[in-house]
Amino acid sequence: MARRPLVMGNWKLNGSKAFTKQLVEGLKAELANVEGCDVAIAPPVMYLAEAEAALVGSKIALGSQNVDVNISGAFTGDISTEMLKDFGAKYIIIGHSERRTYHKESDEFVAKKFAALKEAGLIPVLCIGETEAENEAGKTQEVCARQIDAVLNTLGASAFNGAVIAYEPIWAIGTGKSATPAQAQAIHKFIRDHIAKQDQAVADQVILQYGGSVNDKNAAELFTQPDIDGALVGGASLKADAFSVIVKAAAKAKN
Ligand SMILES: O=C[C@H](O)COP(=O)(O)O
Repeated sequence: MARRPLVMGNWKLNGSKAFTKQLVEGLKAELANVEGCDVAIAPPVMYLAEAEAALVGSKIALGSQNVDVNISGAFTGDISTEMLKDFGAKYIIIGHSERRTYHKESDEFVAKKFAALKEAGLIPVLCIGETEAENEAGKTQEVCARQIDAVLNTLGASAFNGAVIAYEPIWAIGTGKSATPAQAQAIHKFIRDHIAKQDQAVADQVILQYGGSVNDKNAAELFTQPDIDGALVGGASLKADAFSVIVKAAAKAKN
């Protein structure tokens, strides 16, 4: 079935008020006439207001890099689904390897975030992926299956209706060493087949993004692969021209 590609920029811990305005203006100009690809940006939550204002009149969606499982209360430093909705955020990244590593987020905790997002009507962008050591030990499929199973076993396959999974091999993040299109396709197919074991229709529609050193040079070839439905882009999403090349490559390859 035809899936609409999604290219999302994860700005991580980068930016300022002025940078946000400037980058959004640049993206609006570059992407004004691009059809056939959904586009989202996830600035730091500090700058959601600037991004929301700058995005007025654009089809680029707003997102966030994280969310908490609680709606309100004594949870110092956390951000809720309702707060994100207040700023018009739609696509919410959860389970990024940087949060799993630096904030010790477990598969079970990430699954709770997934549930909170579904409950709130927001779109989870569930990041999964293996370390270099796990990759070398031949454990890539096992790790990806375990991270997906935390959601499948608690919420059921239907939770992936309208959801996004970003496969991000940790060894490829920020290293300039992207997975090859063939390597990424093989894991994407494994992920889709894994969900299909529970529900073929859900597996057919779930958006599977690749992330890890995607740039304006390697994006087009990655998007030729049938199970790569877009990209979660870090470093290259901080430049309007590079990010726009990636979006245009997805629109071209998938339409
Ligand atoms: O969320 C994005 C990924 O971590 C990829 O980052 P990168 O494109 O800088 O390698």
